[in-house]
Amino acid sequence: MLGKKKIAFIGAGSMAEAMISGIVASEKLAPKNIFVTNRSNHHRLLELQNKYGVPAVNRDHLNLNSMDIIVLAMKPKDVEATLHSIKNTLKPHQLILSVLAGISTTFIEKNVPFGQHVIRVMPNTSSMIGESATAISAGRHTSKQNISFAIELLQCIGEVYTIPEEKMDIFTGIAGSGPAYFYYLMEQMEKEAQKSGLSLQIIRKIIAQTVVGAARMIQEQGASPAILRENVTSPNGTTAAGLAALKRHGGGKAITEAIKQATNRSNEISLQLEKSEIRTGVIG
Ligand SMILES: NC(=O)C1=CN([C@@H]2O[C@H](COP(=O)(O)OP(=O)(O)OC[C@H]3O[C@@H](n4cnc5c(N)ncnc54)[C@H](OP(=O)(O)O)[C@@H]3O)[C@@H](O)[C@H]2O)C=CC1
Ligand SMILES: O=C(O)[C@@H]1CCC=N1
Repeated sequence: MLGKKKIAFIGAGSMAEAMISGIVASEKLAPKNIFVTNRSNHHRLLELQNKYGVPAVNRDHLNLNSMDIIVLAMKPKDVEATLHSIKNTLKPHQLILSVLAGISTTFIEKNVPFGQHVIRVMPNTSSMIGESATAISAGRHTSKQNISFAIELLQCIGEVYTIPEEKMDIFTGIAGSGPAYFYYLMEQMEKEAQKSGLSLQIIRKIIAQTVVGAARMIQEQGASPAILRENVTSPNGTTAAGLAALKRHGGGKAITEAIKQATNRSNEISLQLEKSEIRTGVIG
């Protein structure tokens, strides 16, 4: 179904690169049909072109008319200006995929011609290796065919979950931002382990394998994390000592707070944008 479809990424940052990398590696779409542009960083465009073989096009020279899918991959603060600059060139059949945290389909629909097909997407940077946990929520006018098309495309970068849009903030809090929590945890584990004199190279491999193994136990055994944790914890053993320290130092609370704050921030981004729209008269 993807066949000869053409995609343009507007925005060439870490998220665009992760998605491009995953899509190119999947071989479901030829690199020549994946276009990427940004605001001004030409060096970055050349870097992506050299690395993935995708045409990197200066913003003014990108022919949006010939695209089937347009992926919005800029920061939320830049979305309004971007939509303003493309809305007059959009064709009714074109599908807009937005990966922007906190930006609703309603907001996008209000800033493009009536009836435009829009899907809100929340991937994560593991898209780079085809291991993203990605959520999608379709806008009001999006056809079933375009939803299937988006799912097929996003399956190139990992697992895809269709969720109600009001759950996008929590999804962002656990899965969009999620990799960063694990990287932070791994950073702390590395720092402590280095004190032992083991080489960073071997420590990094050990920690990554430990995380992969734990995640795969959940995926493949279907067990709950609580049961799996209990299985590791021998009475009066090393894990019990470690977990007690984690609890004493607020480990659980720290994790729930991180998720709450990330989720709130996603919600706050949309509220801030709507307030600025009210000021500029786009809404209300
Ligand atoms: N990073 C992540 O893990 C995730 C990010 N996201 C979402 O992805 C989006 C991008 O994030 P990220 O890649 O980290 O951000 P970056 O800052 O790395 O990249 C932003 C890109 O947007 C470009 N840009 C800004 N304004 C315009 C414009 N008017 N026209 C064309 N290009 C423009 C920038 O170009 P230039 O450099 O030339 O200014 C840059 O290439 C965000 O909205 C974020 O919420 C979603 C899930 C995960
Ligand atoms: O930090 C951010 O806002 C983006 C969205 C999810 C992950 N990164």
